[in-house]
Amino acid sequence: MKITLLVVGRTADRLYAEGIRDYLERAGHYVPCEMEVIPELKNTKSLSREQQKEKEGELILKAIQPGDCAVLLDEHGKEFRSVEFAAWMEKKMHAVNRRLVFVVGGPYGFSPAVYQAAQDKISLSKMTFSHQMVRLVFAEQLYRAMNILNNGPYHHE
Ligand SMILES: C[S@@+](CC[C@H](N)C(=O)[O-])C[C@H]1O[C@@H](n2cnc3c(N)ncnc32)[C@H](O)[C@@H]1O
Repeated sequence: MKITLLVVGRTADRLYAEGIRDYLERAGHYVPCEMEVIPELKNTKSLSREQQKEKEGELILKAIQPGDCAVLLDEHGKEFRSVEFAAWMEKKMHAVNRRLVFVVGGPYGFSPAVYQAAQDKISLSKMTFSHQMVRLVFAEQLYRAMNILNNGPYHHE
């Protein structure tokens, strides 16, 4: 199984980008990890928020392949403590053969079609993060989960 973090638009902040790369590389010692970037839409000023979500949604759905398990990162999703997320990951790693795809929405979130296509929704907090920052928070939690499952020293209860 492979883990994909699917995001809309490149990571604009160099410090975030470095952090994301670092945590995905560290998590990659335990399970193959990659970040897939859907190119940012052009001329978004001429689109309503709903239209932008629709268009981004079409690109997200195109990037999800048959056999993938798509999990949305969404502030209204299931909440976990880090050890619970690690246990959830362990189950997924046994159940999913192809890619476990964690999807971050665009600046205005997901279209209804993306919600319909997803298997699950996970929240990282009740608070809302920017679509840029959530990538870094998730990458750290993914590494933490992998470290917990492998009895590493990173996490302390
Ligand atoms: C700025 S938020 C979108 C906010 C809001 N849903 C909206 O309708 O405008 C952009 C994306 O970041 C991710 N995100 C933000 N906060 C999150 C959280 N607490 N947990 C998980 N994902 C989050 C989600 O993928 C969301 O679609």
